[in-house]
Order: sequence, then structure tokens, then C-alpha cells
Amino acid sequence: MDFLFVTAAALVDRDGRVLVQQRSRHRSMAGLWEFPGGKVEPDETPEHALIRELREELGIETEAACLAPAGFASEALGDRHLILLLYVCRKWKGIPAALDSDGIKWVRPVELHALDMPPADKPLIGLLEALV
Ligand SMILES: Nc1nc2c([nH]c(=O)n2[C@@H]2O[C@H](COP(=O)(O)OP(=O)(O)OP(=O)(O)O)[C@@H](O)[C@H]2O)c(=O)[nH]1
Repeated sequence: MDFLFVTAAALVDRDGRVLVQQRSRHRSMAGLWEFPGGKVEPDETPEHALIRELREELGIETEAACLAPAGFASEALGDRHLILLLYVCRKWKGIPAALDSDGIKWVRPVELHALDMPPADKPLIGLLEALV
């Protein structure tokens, strides 16, 4: 089986809201709202891939100790199989900016149900409602 390992973060602010970003027009699944993150490269741990993606996509800095494993999703994706590792992150440096997306917003976990998200993300919403 050809697995695609992806890490993503639910950044949680002091009001218990979670950051989502809108996939830009030129990408697959364009327009959908997702958690910041991306593919784990062969030479990376999931945590270091996520730290890199948060820097590239939002311009923020965090560290492995601030990434708490929250859950995962397992979903067919074309001819591959996606394993999406979701972390909760409550501590970072900087102010998130939409550097690699069409926009970012902060929402309460219950509001995620009303957003257009990739299929793999749907089961993670209930998890965040319980966790955050
Ligand atoms: N970052 C992120 N990716 C997600 C989420 N849910 C989900 O199915 N994915 C999928 O996991 C993969 C993430 O890789 P990526 O963000 O680096 O994707 P990419 O634009 O480089 O891929 P592309 O070349 O297919 O457009 C994509 O196929 C994306 O659709 C999510 O919540 N966050």
C-alpha cells in the first residue's frame, strides 16, 4: 500500500477557537478549509514536518514539545491512502498570516461542521469539540 503521511495542527487560541485555512486555487481540493500542515518528507519526523509547514504557511514558530498528538484520520486518496496526523498546538511565537492559502480564520470547533473540509477531516471535528 502506498501511504501518504500528512501532519496537521489545530492551533487553539485563548478563547478556545481553532485556526483553519482555505486551500488556494491552484491546489488539489481548492477552496476547502483545512488545518495547516502538509506532507511528511522522507527525512522528517511528523513533528518536524509540522514545525516547518507552520513556518512556511503561517510564519509562526513552535517546537515539538508544544505539539500534542490529538488523533488521526485514515482515508483513501486517489490510488494512495492518506494517514492524517492531527496535533493540538496552544503555544507558538508570532501572529499567523495566510502566507500560502487563500485565507485563514478562527472558529469554534462546533462551527467546523458548517465548513467545507476534506473528507478526512470530518471525523476529527467531534474530537476537537471534546478536546478543546
Ligand atoms: N494540510 C492539510 N492537508 C490535508 C488536510 N486534510 C486532508 O485531506 N489533507 C490532504 O493532505 C494532503 C496535504 O498535503 P499538502 O497540503 O502538502 O498538499 P499539496 O498542496 O502539496 O498537494 P497537491 O500537490 O496534491 O496539491 C493533501 O492531499 C490534502 O488534501 C488538512 O486538514 N490539512
